Amino acid sequence: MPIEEVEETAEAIETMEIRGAATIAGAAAAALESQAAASEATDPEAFEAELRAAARTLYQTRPTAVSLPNALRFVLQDLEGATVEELRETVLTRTRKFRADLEHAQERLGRIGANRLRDGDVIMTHCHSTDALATVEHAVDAGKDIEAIVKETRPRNQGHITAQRLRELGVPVTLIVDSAAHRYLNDVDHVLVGADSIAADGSVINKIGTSGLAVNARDRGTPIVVAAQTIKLHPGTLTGHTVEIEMRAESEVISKADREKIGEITVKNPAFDVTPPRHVDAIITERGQYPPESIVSLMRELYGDVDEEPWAEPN
Ligand SMILES: O=P(O)(O)OC[C@H]1O[C@H](OP(=O)(O)O)[C@H](O)[C@@H]1O
Repeated sequence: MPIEEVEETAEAIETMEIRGAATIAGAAAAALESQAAASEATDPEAFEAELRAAARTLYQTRPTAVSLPNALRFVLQDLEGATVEELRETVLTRTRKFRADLEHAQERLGRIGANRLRDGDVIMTHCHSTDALATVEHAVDAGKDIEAIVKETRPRNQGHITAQRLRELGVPVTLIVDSAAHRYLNDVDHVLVGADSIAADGSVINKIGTSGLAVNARDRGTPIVVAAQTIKLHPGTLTGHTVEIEMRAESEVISKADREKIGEITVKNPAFDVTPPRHVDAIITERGQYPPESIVSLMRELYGDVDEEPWAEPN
C-alpha cells in the first residue's frame, strides 16, 4: 500500500489540482521520494514492491502527459542496491536530481526560447504552460516589451492562470474566447504553446484546441512555436505506440441541469489533440531549438527504445 502522501498526490493530479505536464512530473518524483523516505520495509524486495505500487498509483492518474511516466522511469529504472538503505539512497538521489534537472531545464529552455521573441512582439497563448511562460519571462528579463493575447481555453479556463502569470511579469494581456483566435491572429507575431507529449514524428500533443489554432495560424502565416522540455518526448512512440488522449468528465463541459433541459445528447470532452509536424515551426527544448521532424534524433539519444515499465508487477 502506498503511503498517504502518494495517494494524495495521485488524487490531486487526477482532479487537476496539480496540473501541467512539468508540474505533474515534479510532484510524482516528490511523492516517490516521500515513499522511499517513509518506507519501513525490512528487505530490498519489499522496498522495491512498495515503490512500484506507489508508481502505479501515480501512473494511473492521467494518461497523456508523458512527463509522468518519464519521471517514474527515471527514478525506478534498474534500481541498484543490495540493502534497503542502499536502495533508499539511490531513490532519494534520483528524485532530487530529477527535480533539480526539471528546474534547470525550464530555465535553459526559457533562455533559448526568449531568443525568438523580439522587442515589441505580440504572442498568442493557449492553456497554461510553465515551459512557454519561461520563454516570456526570460524575454521580459532581457528588457523586451512583449504583449499577449490569451485564449481562455475551455472547458477549464487555464488561460486565466496564464493571464495572471503574465500580468505578474508586467505583460499587457488581452483575454479572448477560444473561437476569436482566427480574428486576432493578424495582430500576432508568434503562437506560443506548451506540450504534454511529443511523438517521434514531431507531432505535438497539447491541450484540446491547439491543432485548430495551428491550422488557423498557418492560414494567417503566423509561426507556431512549442516550448517543451525533453521530458515531454514520448519514447514509446519510437516503437510504434500511440499517445493516449485523455477523455474527461462531461460535467466539465455542461451542467447536469443544462444537459437535462436540452434532452438526449452525447457530450465529448477530450483534453488534448494532436498537431501534425507540418503545422509546427519549431520545438524549443533545453537542448536547443528543433524543427519538429528532427526531434526523433534527440528522442533516440536521450531515451533509446523504451518498452518496459519498471513499475510493472514482476511475473
Ligand atoms: O509542462 P507545462 O509547460 O507547464 O504544461 C504543458 C501542458 O500541460 C497542460 O495540460 P493540463 O492543463 O495538465 O491538462 C497544457 O496542455 C500545457 O500546454
